Amino acid sequence: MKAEKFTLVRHFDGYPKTTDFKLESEELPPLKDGEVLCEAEFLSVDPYMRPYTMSMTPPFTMIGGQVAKVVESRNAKYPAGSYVIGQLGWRSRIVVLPATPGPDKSSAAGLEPLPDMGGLPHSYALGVCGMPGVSAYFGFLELCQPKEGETVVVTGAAGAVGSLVGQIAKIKGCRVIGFAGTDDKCAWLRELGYDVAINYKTCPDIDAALKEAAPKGVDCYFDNVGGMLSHRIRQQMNLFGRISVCGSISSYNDKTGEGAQVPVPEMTTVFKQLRSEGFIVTRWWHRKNEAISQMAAWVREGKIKVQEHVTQGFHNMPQAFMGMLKGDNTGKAIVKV
Ligand SMILES: NC(=O)C1=CN([C@@H]2O[C@H](COP(=O)(O)OP(=O)(O)OC[C@H]3O[C@@H](n4cnc5c(N)ncnc54)[C@H](OP(=O)(O)O)[C@@H]3O)[C@@H](O)[C@H]2O)C=CC1
Ligand SMILES: CCCCCCC/C=C/C=O
Repeated sequence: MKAEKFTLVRHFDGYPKTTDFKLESEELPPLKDGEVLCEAEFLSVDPYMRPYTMSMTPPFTMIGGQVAKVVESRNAKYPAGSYVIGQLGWRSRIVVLPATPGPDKSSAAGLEPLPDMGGLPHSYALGVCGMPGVSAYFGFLELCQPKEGETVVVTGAAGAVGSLVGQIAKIKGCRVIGFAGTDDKCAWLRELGYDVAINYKTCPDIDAALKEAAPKGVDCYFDNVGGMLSHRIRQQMNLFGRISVCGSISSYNDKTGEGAQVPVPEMTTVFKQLRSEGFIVTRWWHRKNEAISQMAAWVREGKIKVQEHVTQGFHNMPQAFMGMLKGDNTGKAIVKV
């Protein structure tokens, strides 16, 4: 049986380019006892792939999660026809022994059956009921500890994680302000219930716009982007404000590695007595089902709306990834095989 995979042939230098990737074909071995043959149905493209791959040595199969169908099985727990989720890399097919390391680093995490999402689409296991949903749920609720009536700011607000954080904040009774990169994304945020949505690329005076949107100051900030925008938001935080640092996508493709020249945050943090904490979602992985079942319930109840940006075709993985980093996606960026 033949499979295709994308190899990262060199480290990214600035924005990823198509020439950084090589599409390769491989012959899969016959199944041994306990093994399963998985065929990708949906693959995820995520910002973390950009910084994470810098600590790996090319060439290697590109890392990433996917929802796959078990098409052949010698493992009773994963029968043929069932669906699984796992970090299987940018591969169309793979033979794995579930719950053990795969053939290389891109397939290191064990397979799991698709979580029970109560009939929601399979692809949601890569978004609202997957890694981004778990990040939004715990990253916001645990680190920001939002209270009813408080003001919450979210950057990267129309993306996979940000669009969920803002909706969770509304469920918790907060005033929510989102920053996103296009007017269409801002219009969608208002549909989701965001009180104010600001296009950070075209807004002539972000300080004034935020002051107007948050007249009582900002209590919680969910930071997806870092850099100058985050500096501006920190200036308007209230005493004892809480910042959940989820990511800093504004610096991921920065060629110099020095990032934007942002004023030091310490004095603001000291005088406003802010609590700023970074996280990696895997810290809550043992509790992921708690987040997944709550997110699924909110989706089914219509309290959380979901949008997916679907790129068709396995061969378009690099384009989907590069497009996501440039802001093509509203909601979760995925690839349908
Ligand atoms: N700590 C953790 O465990 C996790 C962290 N993350 C982080 O969360 C953030 C969001 O991830 P995710 O929701 O999956 O991705 P998104 O779906 O939000 O996609 C990325 C978005 O980033 C925005 N963006 C790109 N460049 C810039 C820039 N220079 N400044 C501001 N925004 C930019 C674009 O939207 P726009 O048009 O608005 O610019 C783009 O659509 C990332 O920083 C990611 O690394 C994600 C999951 C887990
Ligand atoms: C089970 C998948 C683990 C992926 C962890 C991603 C963490 C992201 C960090 C920054 O983007």
